[in-house]
Amino acid sequence: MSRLIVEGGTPIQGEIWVQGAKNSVLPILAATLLCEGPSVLHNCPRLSDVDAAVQILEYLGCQVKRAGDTLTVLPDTACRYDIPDDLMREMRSSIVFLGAIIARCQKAAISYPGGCELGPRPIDLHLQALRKLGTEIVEEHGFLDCQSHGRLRGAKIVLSFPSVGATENIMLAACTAKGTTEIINAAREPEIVDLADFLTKCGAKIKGAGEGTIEITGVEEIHGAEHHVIPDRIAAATYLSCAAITGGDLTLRGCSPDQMKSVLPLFEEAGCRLDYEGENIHIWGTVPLKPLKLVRTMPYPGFPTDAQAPLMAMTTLAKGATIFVENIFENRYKHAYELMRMGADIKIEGRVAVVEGVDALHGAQVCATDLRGGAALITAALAAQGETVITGVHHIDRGYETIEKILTAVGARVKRE
Ligand SMILES: CC(=O)N[C@H]1[C@@H](OP(=O)(O)OP(=O)(O)OC[C@H]2O[C@@H](n3ccc(=O)[nH]c3=O)[C@H](O)[C@@H]2O)O[C@H](CO)[C@@H](O)[C@@H]1O
Ligand SMILES: C=C(OP(=O)(O)O)C(=O)O
Repeated sequence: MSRLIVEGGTPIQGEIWVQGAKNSVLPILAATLLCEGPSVLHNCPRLSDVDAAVQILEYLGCQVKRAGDTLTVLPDTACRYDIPDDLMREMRSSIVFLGAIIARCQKAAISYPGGCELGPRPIDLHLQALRKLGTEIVEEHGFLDCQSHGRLRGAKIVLSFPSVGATENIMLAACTAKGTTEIINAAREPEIVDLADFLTKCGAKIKGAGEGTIEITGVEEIHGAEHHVIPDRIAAATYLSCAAITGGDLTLRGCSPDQMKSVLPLFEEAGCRLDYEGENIHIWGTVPLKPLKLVRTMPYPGFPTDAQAPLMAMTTLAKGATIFVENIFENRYKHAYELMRMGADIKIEGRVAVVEGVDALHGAQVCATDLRGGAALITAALAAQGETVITGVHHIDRGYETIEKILTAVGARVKRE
């Protein structure tokens, strides 16, 4: 089991190329399963979640080749329709293979997905939608036995919550269904738009991605395509938090400021100076930071829950109190208890956390209990006095490409043991 050793107190200085978005590449890899012919995906980050998606594709009979950040997927015509339990448990996104497998094989046999433990993460919206599209699903002892008896049929699906994963699963299932599917109250995240862009290049007919209603007109088959995955807005927000808390001077290259409109103003509110030029963001941190009035996580275009933890770490050293309200997941403050070991002053009451800035954090032994919580510990450790030892690094490796190398290249003192 590896651990990260962080020696705090050095401002982040230099430039970072932002990796491709984990939450885009995973559903796009699932989409390649639907394609007749190869797909070539650029800007694929090296992450354990991407490795898990590749393993699922290979298990299902596809050939996958990596060259640098490019993955080429060649689907197999034979139709394996199950995913072993250990691969399903590797990550949450394994569930988006369900829509693609049913569309391709007209049946599927899988178990429940894994992923970060952030409170209950049911898949009821996914299953209700797939049933509406004509799938019979028997749920027994954590396993799902699915049959569609022929091509799926388009339907009108009203989501009670704009679930990202459910929207993706419906899009994947509906592309080759008979007739038209309408998703009402669809998720509007940039990753949904990226998936729609890829599928459209493959010949799918999708209107409205990025809006509350998505319309998909089923086609008989789709072909492969070449696609460049969008930049990871959460990794970008994390590196901005690292620069802000250390009073650094950082340029992020290859990012999409347009997709970060709910996040970037918070760094300005904290007293940082930001400059944008095309796909670059430059941040100058000024310590001590100012507190933020209120950070409320919401579905896109609201503030993303995935950026809550790194921004919370940033506010632990602000001059005053910041209030966080976590509206997406019931239990997404585990990192706060680890930050407290480093001297942070945080009070939690249900969905609300109040962070009272302290003058200094100190190094400690802490454990990453989930992906973004781990990123928060690194953020705090970079500004803490002394050495922080972070365990649970496998969570961080799910979503951040060689984080210790990236941070070392901009002056941080981080090593992996
Ligand atoms: C791989 C991926 O893209 N993960 C992202 C995706 O997760 P994921 O797709 O799992 O998130 P959802 O948008 O589905 O979940 C949001 C909320 O809806 C609830 N819900 C969801 C589905 C369902 O069938 N029933 C139900 O009740 C969840 O428990 C949660 O409270 O969006 C989340 C919200 O932006 C992000 O934090 C995750 O990083
Ligand atoms: C929660 C996350 O991922 P997942 O949905 O895969 O657990 C995340 O990316 O922060």
